[in-house]
Amino acid sequence: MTFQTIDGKKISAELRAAIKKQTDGRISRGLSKPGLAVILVGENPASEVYVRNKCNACEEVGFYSLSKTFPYGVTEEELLNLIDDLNNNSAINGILVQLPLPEHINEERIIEAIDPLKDVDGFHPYNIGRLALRMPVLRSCTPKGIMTLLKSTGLALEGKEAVVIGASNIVGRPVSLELLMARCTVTTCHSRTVDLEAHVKRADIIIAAVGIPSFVKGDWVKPGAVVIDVGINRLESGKLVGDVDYETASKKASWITPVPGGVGPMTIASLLENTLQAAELQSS
Ligand SMILES: Nc1nc(=O)c2c([nH]1)NC[C@@H]1CN(c3ccc(C(=O)N[C@@H](CCC(=O)O)C(=O)O)cc3)C=[N+]21
Ligand SMILES: [Mg+2]
Repeated sequence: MTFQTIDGKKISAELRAAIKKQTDGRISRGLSKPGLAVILVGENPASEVYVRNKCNACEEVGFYSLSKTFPYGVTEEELLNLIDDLNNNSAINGILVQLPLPEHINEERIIEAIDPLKDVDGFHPYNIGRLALRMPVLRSCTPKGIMTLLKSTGLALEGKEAVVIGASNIVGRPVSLELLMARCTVTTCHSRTVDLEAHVKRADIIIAAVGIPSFVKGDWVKPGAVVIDVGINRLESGKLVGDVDYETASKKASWITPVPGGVGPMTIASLLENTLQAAELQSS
């Protein structure tokens, strides 16, 4: 079986070029640059890299961005005060609080404090609720990027068996809602799922979001299935690998995303799309 790679790097570059054009158009109509604020807590080298990548991506498409870093010991009140300022700052259209936050911070309370129309991560209960009701406003970035990748294959999604491995608030649940909205038959698997392998084996579309290197084996992949690998696992060797055993799974799949260069770059492209959308929502 020959497979095709879903090239997230290329598709995200095309998206970013389109976003830059739309941004230039906004500016020539006398509207402001879309603005993104990124909030980072603590010193985590990986998070610092992500935040820098997000701000660089903003610059590339002509957005305004600012990042604010707090020490690990920041209080909830300090974070809530900044969010309140940003909610009321008309130069800022999108607010992203890098997750995870330290143990002593209540993540839900922080996310709920963000103005839902500035919630460019799409994590606020308002935006998740809208998605559940098939009336999305700002859609979670990784799930939205996955849907863009699936659309790029040209395959019809209606009626397909989609199996999502992982039920997190940031990927598993919202991607399940996206697939349901696209009229797939969706199964969401998690740590208590009985006979996970049997579920995965009947999937036309597999979404792996578990955070365990090479968790999904090639012999779980139905011939011709589409495989989307959300995992970003750094091995001790420094090598970045997904949640899917690429070597064996690519022998069975019709389409498969690589790691790196698959879902990761799409998450950032979706963030830019959402920031532009938020700017449009706020200026209408
Ligand atoms: N509020 C919040 N929103 C997020 O969207 C969010 C977050 N918190 N916390 C951390 C995770 C992680 N994340 C990634 C984004 C892009 C790549 C990415 O571009 N990855 C490249 C490789 C990067 C590398 O080499 O390390 C790729 O897969 O090709 C990875 C990871 C967003 N996150
Ligand atoms: Mg906590």
